[in-house]
Amino acid sequence: MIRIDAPGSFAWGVFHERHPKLVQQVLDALPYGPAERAAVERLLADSTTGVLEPPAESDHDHAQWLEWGAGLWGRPWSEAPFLWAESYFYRRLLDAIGYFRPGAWQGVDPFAPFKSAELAGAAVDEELAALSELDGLPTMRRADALLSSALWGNRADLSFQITAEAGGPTASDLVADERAILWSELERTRGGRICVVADNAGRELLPDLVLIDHLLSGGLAGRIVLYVKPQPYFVSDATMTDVLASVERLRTAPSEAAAAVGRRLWHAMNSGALVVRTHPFFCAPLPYHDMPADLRAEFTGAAMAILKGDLNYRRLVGDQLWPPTTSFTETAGHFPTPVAALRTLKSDVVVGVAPDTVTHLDSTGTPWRTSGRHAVVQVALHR
Ligand SMILES: O=P(O)(O)OC[C@H]1O[C@](O)(CO)[C@@H](O)[C@@H]1O
Repeated sequence: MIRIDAPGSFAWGVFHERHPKLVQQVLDALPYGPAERAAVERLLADSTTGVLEPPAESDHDHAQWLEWGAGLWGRPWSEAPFLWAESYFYRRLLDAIGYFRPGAWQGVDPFAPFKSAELAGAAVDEELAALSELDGLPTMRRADALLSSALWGNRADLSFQITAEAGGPTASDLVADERAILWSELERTRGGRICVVADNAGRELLPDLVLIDHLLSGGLAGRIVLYVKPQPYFVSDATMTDVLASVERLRTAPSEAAAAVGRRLWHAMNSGALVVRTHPFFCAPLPYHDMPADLRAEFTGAAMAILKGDLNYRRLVGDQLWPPTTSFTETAGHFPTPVAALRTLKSDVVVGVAPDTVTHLDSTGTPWRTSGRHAVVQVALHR
């Protein structure tokens, strides 16, 4: 299990280098008062040098967190597993800015200013305009371009423009490429239910929604269930508010191709072909292996679950320093449905990479597991 207590490690850097900057950005983005500001500063200090304390007894999720953190309360943050500690950090951050408390700040997403700025940016207009170029491509080529957009949207600096031209960033950036398996399985189960577990809002969620539209319009999916976070999480993770903002961004885009996608998604939600759902487990500090029975039952019977992003990947295969050649099918085999991961590599965890690819990546001397430059499309089928 990866922990945060090894100075110089990626996980240590998240708490000691990334979080201080993040906290400053959060405090600069909205005019919080002295109480909120002090609570945020306290959290930053606690999470690097303090001990773990559970949420207040009066908090709605006190009992839940007592259970999730059994054995950790009273111990230093540094001893907590990385995945657990990051999740709890975001829970405490919401607490600090008054997200849960009755009052003026209740329900105000501290990350909304970042998400809105990204969605409003001119870069998004350009990306959406590039969508129309994809309309002229042969079906399979278009499908691959949309899949690549959703994949590289997780890197959030590349999207339709690149995929329209070249079919995605260079092939060597994709360190495991099971796109063909994914498409053939979706073809085999044509018309089934596909679950998409979203990651980030903005420039990742937009291409996710375009891919969803493609799956529905082409009949590969009869129904799509899009899972989002129940509350703000890991800065840019998508919530229902973000889904609505993205659908609206598409619907009102100057590009007719994008606006048509927006209108179709709206109607798909009207008809129930596209359902957005959430569950407290999506903000839980646990791997999918430990998902509760009701969520497991929801996934069961789906033709495919598509999990987006780095955090979902860590939760799927387990937040461990696996040898990268470990089988993806085996580590993800516990998931109740066939599962596909579309993920750019932003943390140490990776499996399912061919030995010669690992040798090559290691020989580059670059932090290939964490730089966000590389990606995987991996599929575990239950056969
Ligand atoms: O948005 P994504 O792709 O899930 O990435 C989240 C990742 O960012 C980090 O919080 C910090 O880089 C990782 O620990 C985490 O896995």
